[in-house]
Parts: sequence; C-alpha cells; structure tokens
Amino acid sequence: MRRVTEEILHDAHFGEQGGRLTYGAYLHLPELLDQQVPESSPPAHDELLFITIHQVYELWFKLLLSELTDARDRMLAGEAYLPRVRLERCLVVERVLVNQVDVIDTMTPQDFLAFRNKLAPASGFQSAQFREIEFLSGAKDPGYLRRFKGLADDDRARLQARLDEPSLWDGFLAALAKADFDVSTSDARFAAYAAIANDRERYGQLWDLAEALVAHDQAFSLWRARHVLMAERQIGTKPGTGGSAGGAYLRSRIEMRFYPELWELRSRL
Ligand code: HEM
Ligand SMILES: N[C@@H](CC(=O)c1ccccc1NC=O)C(=O)O
Repeated sequence: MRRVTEEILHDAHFGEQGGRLTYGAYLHLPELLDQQVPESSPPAHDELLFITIHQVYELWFKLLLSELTDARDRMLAGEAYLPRVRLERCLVVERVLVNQVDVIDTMTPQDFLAFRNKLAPASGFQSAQFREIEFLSGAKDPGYLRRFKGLADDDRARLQARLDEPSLWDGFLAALAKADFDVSTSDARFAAYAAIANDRERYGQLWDLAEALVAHDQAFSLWRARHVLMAERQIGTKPGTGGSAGGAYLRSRIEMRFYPELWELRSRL
C-alpha cells in the first residue's frame, strides 16, 4: 500500500491542467528573496533583520493602499458596505504593523549601531508609500513633498496624485451626501454625525463606516506611538539619520489625527 503522503502528492489533479506554474514562480521568490542587500561589510548580524522588517512593512503598505483606494472609490460612489469591509481588513493588517515592532525590539542598540552609520541620510521619512497612506487617508501636507530628499520621479508623481485626488474623508462625506445629509459646513456635518449616532437602527451602515474610519485613524496613532518607543529604545535622544531631531520630532506627530471631526463628535455626544 502506498503511503498517504504519496497518494496526496500523486493523486491530486486539482488545477494541474497543462500548467507549469510552481509556488516559487507564482510568487516570484527568486526575485523577492534576492532583494536583501546589507550595506555593512562584513554584514552586521542584525542588518538582515532590519532590511527584512522594512520590506515586510512596505509590502503591507502596498496592500493597504490598494484596499484604502478601493474603499475611497466606493464611498465616492455612495457605497457604505464594502468600504467598511475593506477598512476592517486594513485594521487587521495595521494591528500586524503595530505588533511586529516586537521583532525590531529583539535588536539591541549596540547591534543597531554596528550598521547605523551606513544608513544616513536614509530614513523612514523617505517611505513614499507611508506618506501616500497619510495623504489618501486625509492628512494632506504638501510640505512633505517639498522636503522630500532623493525622491524618485515616479514616487513624486504618485504622491502628487494622492494630494490632488479625493481622500478617504472626501469619500466619507460623499457617502453622507448620497444619504441626503448636508455636509457643506462644519455645523451641518456635526448635525449629520449626531443624527447618525442617535439613530443607528436607521443609519447603522454609515455609523459602522464612521467607526471603521476612527479605528483606522487610531491604528495609525498607535503605530506612531509604538514607533517612537522603538526609535528611542534604539537611539535615545540622538538626532535621526534623516536629519530630524529624532524622538522629539516623532513625538510631535503622535497627536496627528486623520479625522478630527469624528474625534470631536465624542465630546459633543
Ligand atoms: C531601529 C528602528 C528604527 C529607528 C531607530 C527609527 C527612527 C526614526 C527616526 C529618528 C525618524 C525621523 C526621521 C529621521 O530624522 O531619521 C523616523 C521616521 C520614520 N520611520 Fe523609523 N525608525 C525605526 C524603524 C522603523 C521601521 C521598522 C519603520 C517601518 C516602515 C519605520 C518607518 C518610519 C517612517 C514612516 C518615518 C516617518 C515618520 C513621519 O514623518 O511621521 N521606522 N524613524
Ligand atoms: N532613522 C533611523 C534609521 C532608520 O530607522 C532607518 C534608516 C534607513 C531606512 C529606514 C529606517 N527606518 C526608519 O526610520 C535612525 O535615526 O537611526
């Protein structure tokens, strides 16, 4: 009698029709796994960890941009259900982004210092996708584009496009307008939020959508707070490789909110 594993391997016909696809080819693993190139020579032991974690962040940022863009487009079209579904997936990914800081925390500051001097003037400040997420979410600060050193032309064009196009917040207001709320003034908008908050039986989908936006906003605040601790744990009060004051600059960003009106609503309920 053949062993069970052999049966599984040889008798499975699912999806085999004429295909030559393999796991590695589908996922472009040779290319993907060839992209971790340490700057230090001989390589400092922890530099592979440092490169890997940033690449993983950027892959998740790419997914977030795809999900958030779809949520924005659907809200602009007046939808509420699928935008919330998209935002909830983003929230789960964002929790992963916050929690994987634990992996960087396994690095000691001495081991970071073994390759840190090779990194300047690069820093996370130059993450175009991170800034794209901020712009798309609603925090459009053109100053970041002006201050960006060494930004590739295609990244600059993508960031400019994110500044020019509607944000998630514009999408949310479009969804409210589609439900016949006046969103033209601050007073009118707060009246709309209160109406939605106070009649969830009628406006449940819009309420859930607003809450999903608050959760997305909160997740990014948590990431910023966690990032400050990650940075200070490594470099204390030293200035950053990107030329900022370091922890003090990062700390100043913690209070930033994508949707201040949805936070202000809490005080008015
Ligand atoms: C050893 C770990 C880390 C340290 C010490 C650190 C430190 C810093 C510092 C000091 C800055 C301010 C810019 C500068 O002057 O350099 C910064 C910005 C930034 N870092 Fe990190 N970082 C670390 C890990 C990470 C990781 C894993 C990510 C994930 C992508 C990341 C993403 C960012 C982003 C997006 C910014 C810009 C933040 C903003 O402008 O609001 N950092 N980091
Ligand atoms: N800014 C960090 C260095 C750093 O973390 C970094 C360097 C190059 C590319 C990405 C980085 N990550 C976040 O800033 C520092 O000052 O030590």
